[in-house]
Parts: sequence; C-alpha cells; structure tokens
Amino acid sequence: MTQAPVELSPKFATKSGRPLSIGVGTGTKVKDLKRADASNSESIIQTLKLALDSGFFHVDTAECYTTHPEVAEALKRSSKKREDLFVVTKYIPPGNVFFEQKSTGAHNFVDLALEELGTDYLDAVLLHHPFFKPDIKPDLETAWKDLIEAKKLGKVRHIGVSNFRVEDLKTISKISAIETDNDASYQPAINQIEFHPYLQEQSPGIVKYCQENNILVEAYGPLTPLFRVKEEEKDHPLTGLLPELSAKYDRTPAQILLRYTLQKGILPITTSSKEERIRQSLEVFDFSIDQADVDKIDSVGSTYKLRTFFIGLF
Ligand SMILES: NC(=O)C1=CN([C@@H]2O[C@H](COP(=O)(O)OP(=O)(O)OC[C@H]3O[C@@H](n4cnc5c(N)ncnc54)[C@H](OP(=O)(O)O)[C@@H]3O)[C@@H](O)[C@H]2O)C=CC1
Ligand SMILES: O=C1Nc2ccccc2C1=O
Repeated sequence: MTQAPVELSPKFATKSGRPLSIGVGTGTKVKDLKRADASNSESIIQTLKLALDSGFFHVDTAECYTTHPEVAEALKRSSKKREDLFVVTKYIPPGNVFFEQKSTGAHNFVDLALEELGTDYLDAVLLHHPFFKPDIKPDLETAWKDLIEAKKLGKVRHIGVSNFRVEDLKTISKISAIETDNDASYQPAINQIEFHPYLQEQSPGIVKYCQENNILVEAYGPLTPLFRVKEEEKDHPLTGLLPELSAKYDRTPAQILLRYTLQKGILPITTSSKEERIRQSLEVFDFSIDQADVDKIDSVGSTYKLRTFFIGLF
C-alpha cells in the first residue's frame, strides 16, 4: 500500500526521499516506563518488527521509554535499509520519576541514542516536554541549544519538540533565530502532541499556531476514543458516530480516526500488537472522509474532553 501523506509537510522524508508517513510508537507498550520491568522486551521487538515488515517506516521512541535497545534489535531484524527509515527519539528533561536517566543533557543524549539505536544519524530528535524543573540543570534553553548543535554536526536531520505550548515554541524559536543567524532550518520542525476528537487542542491554539508556522503536528493517542474512555462512561458521544462512519466508508472505527487525523493535517503515531490492526492502520491512504463528516467528528468530539498524558500540567 502506498503511504501517500495527505499534503502534510513536504520537507519531511527519509534520507532516500520517501515522504514521511504514519508512525509506529514504542512508548505505550512499556510497563510503567520502567526498564527493570521490561519483561516484555521481546514482545516490543516483535511488535515493531511486524510493523516494519507490514510497511511502517517511521519509528517513534524516547529516552524514557527505555526502548532504544528493542528498536535497534527490530531495525536489525527487519530487512529495511537505514536510509528508507525515519527514526525519531525524544530527550526527557531531567528530574523525572520514571527511570534512571543515563544522559546528563541533550548533547550526550544524542550520542547515547546514536549508540543505543545503532545508527550514525537520527531523522529527528524532540524535547519530550517543556516542563523543565527550575532547580535542575539543564534548562530548556540549554537543551534546545544542544539540539541545534547536534543538527549542525549532522547527527540529527530535524529538531523538534513534544507537548509544547505556543509560548514554549516562541521561546525556542527566538533561541534558534539568535543561534543560527535566522536559518529557518533550525526552527522547531515538529510538535508531537496528544490529539484526537476528545482533545483537539492539547493547549490553547496549538494546532493552528504550528500549522501556520510550518511546524508538523504529530498526534499521539489518535485512537483514544476507542479504548481509553472509562468503562462507566461507555456511552460517550462518538459511540454512535464512529460505527455510522465505519459503515458508510466500509472501514474500521480505528481507520476512521486515523484518516480523520490525517485530514486535519496531523500525522498520527499509533501502535498495535496485533497483525490485523497494524495492517489496517496502514490502509488509510486509499479513501477519504467527506469534509462534512470531518466537521461532524470535530463538533461531536468537542462535546467531551479526555486527556490521558501530562494531566494537570497544561
Ligand atoms: N510524546 C509523548 O508525550 C507521547 C508519545 N507517545 C507515542 O505515541 C505512540 C502511540 O501512542 P498511543 O497512545 O499508544 O496510540 P493509539 O491511540 O494509536 O493507541 C494504540 C493502542 O490502541 C490499541 N488499538 C489499536 N487498534 C485498535 C482498535 N481497532 N480498537 C481498539 N484498540 C485499538 C492498541 O492495542 P492493541 O495492541 O491491543 O491492538 C494500542 O495499544 C506511543 O507508543 C509513543 O511512541 C505516546 C504517548 C505520549
Ligand atoms: O508513550 C508514552 N507514555 C508515557 C507515559 C507518561 C509520560 C510520557 C509518556 C509517553 O511518551
């Protein structure tokens, strides 16, 4: 299946020139984000290998997932050439409670990631969130300057962020302009945020700001309405509309949500341990949802709110 992105951002492609498309994540399959509990290491490798063999070539990982070794192993076992892949990882600001952090800053995170992932370049490195603690070094400015430097050195092709608000983007945008004499290629290129019909704005105005400023929005949690709504609230607003659209377009509800995300100009990052679902999540490029139905998902979705990650920080 050709993965033609719906006019997202032409500046993103694998080194071999394949336009960037839907990503497969490795974060939400790690138990409590604790390496010591990585008893499911082999299953993460198998899931990712399955996704790569099925046609995914955009891989999302992060320092705090502790999945670099699994990603490296899956890349090794797959038959894909490095230049045909788009590998993204994320630097987590220090002071997190999840795991023992090996890196001491974004500069040596990049080196560690290159080593752990067994590659000599990364397609993108993102700052995982903007919630740096004021009393712990490095601060946001230092971390962003480190990424600028890593790009200058050719270790990283694109630099970006995740969970950033408009004000955070403006802060680093100014740093980029000063540090690089206004070279636009050092502006934040990606913002990976939670996005789905029940959280259309992770923070005020974020999608519009990114899209107006040439920042690719990536959606994590795009399937949230299908499985993260609490049991006692099973009668949520999309329970009627998704099956209706599923029947109309002859696609699964998950495919409707992924296609909806793409048509919002947002690139989904998804995952599944099931072969059938992995395959289905790639079959979203040969149909489109009528604009009236996209609008309907927007309006029905906006009557209910569900945030799963970074609760209380926005
Ligand atoms: N930057 C950040 O702060 C964050 C980034 N991420 C990244 O995004 C990636 C994807 O995030 P995630 O929230 O898991 O993405 P999704 O919303 O796509 O959810 C994926 C989950 O949906 C389930 N699923 C797949 N298809 C269906 C279906 N048809 N019906 C019901 N359930 C289904 C899968 O379970 P099953 O295996 O049973 O199919 C899987 O666990 C992460 O792995 C991570 O890399 C995630 C969170 C935060
Ligand atoms: O995938 C993820 N799971 C998480 C749980 C807590 C905080 C961040 C994340 C991720 O990025």
